[in-house]
Amino acid sequence: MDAVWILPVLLVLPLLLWTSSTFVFYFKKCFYVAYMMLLAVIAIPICILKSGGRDIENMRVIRFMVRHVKYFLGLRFQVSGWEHLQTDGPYVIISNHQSSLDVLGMMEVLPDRCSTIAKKELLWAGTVGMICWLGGIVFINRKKTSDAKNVMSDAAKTMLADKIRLWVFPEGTRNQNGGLLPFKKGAFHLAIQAQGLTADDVTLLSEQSFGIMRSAFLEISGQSVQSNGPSTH
Ligand SMILES: CCCCCCCCCCCCCC(=O)SCCNC(=O)CCNC(=O)[C@H](O)C(C)(C)COP(=O)(O)OP(=O)(O)OC[C@H]1O[C@@H](n2cnc3c(N)ncnc32)[C@H](O)[C@@H]1OP(=O)(O)O
Ligand SMILES: CCCCCCCC/C=C\CCCCCCCC(=O)OC[C@@H](O)COP(=O)(O)O
Repeated sequence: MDAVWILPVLLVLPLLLWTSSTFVFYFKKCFYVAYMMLLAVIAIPICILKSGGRDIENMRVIRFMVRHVKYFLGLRFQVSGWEHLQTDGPYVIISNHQSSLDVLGMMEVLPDRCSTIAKKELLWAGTVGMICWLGGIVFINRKKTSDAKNVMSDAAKTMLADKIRLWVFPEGTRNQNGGLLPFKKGAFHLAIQAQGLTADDVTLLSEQSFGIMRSAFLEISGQSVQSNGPSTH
């Protein structure tokens, strides 16, 4: 008798999924968060058993665990230029940042021995926070620039010493307003330290990278007019 309320739910849920794209959007959003949390629950003991704790090699486990999530959300990726990441040694990857779904794109192409820079608040995101820590993600306090710069300088040293690659979102935050936000400088300071350039090269490197990413962004956006939000209300 107690289970009688389940019947309307079972009937209404498919109806809403069928008729309302807004509902589909929020349903997928909740599913995404819950499923990533669950995947992290599975990944945590695997990483601990495999590496004994925080280790960049755990990113392989995370990458493997996350790669199928796109199918549940109806997403597909078209990858080009992947071969350029297949070089030895450390390097910095930069990408634009529109939503938390960018993690799926990241895991699609993430090279070995590559981790990322993330805001420290992510550490407290339950099991996802824990798996981020185990994967060697570098956490920065965006409200304290001097702390963030120190953490990134240490990360640059580790990059060189341990031949690690880092993925940075140089906009520093998610941006769904079209185009790119001005780049923060941290990624380029990392790159110059890893490549033996000087601080004088930061501005030029940043401007050139911005130009290249902006034109690629506009080209790709021209091909796809889909937004990240619900398509109709
Ligand atoms: C199984 C389940 C799996 C789940 C998987 C989950 C995966 C999760 C993935 C999670 C993904 C989560 C993704 C996320 O969480 S994205 C959010 C966090 N990420 C970032 O913020 C990264 C980008 N931010 C930066 O790089 C910023 O530059 C920082 C934060 C460092 C400072 O920002 P700030 O706001 O202060 O601005 P500014 O850049 O203008 O800098 C100001 C000045 O400082 C100088 N300066 C800067 N840096 C350095 C340096 N290193 N050495 C020496 N100097 C440095 C700089 O030249 C400038 O000086 P000047 O040139 O004007 O004279
Ligand atoms: C018990 C605690 C519950 C906390 C719930 C946390 C929910 C997060 C869990 C799963 C989400 C899926 C994993 C994706 C992680 C992507 C993180 C992300 O995209 O962070 C945003 C950050 O780049 C920029 O932040 P802001 O745009 O500046 O803000």
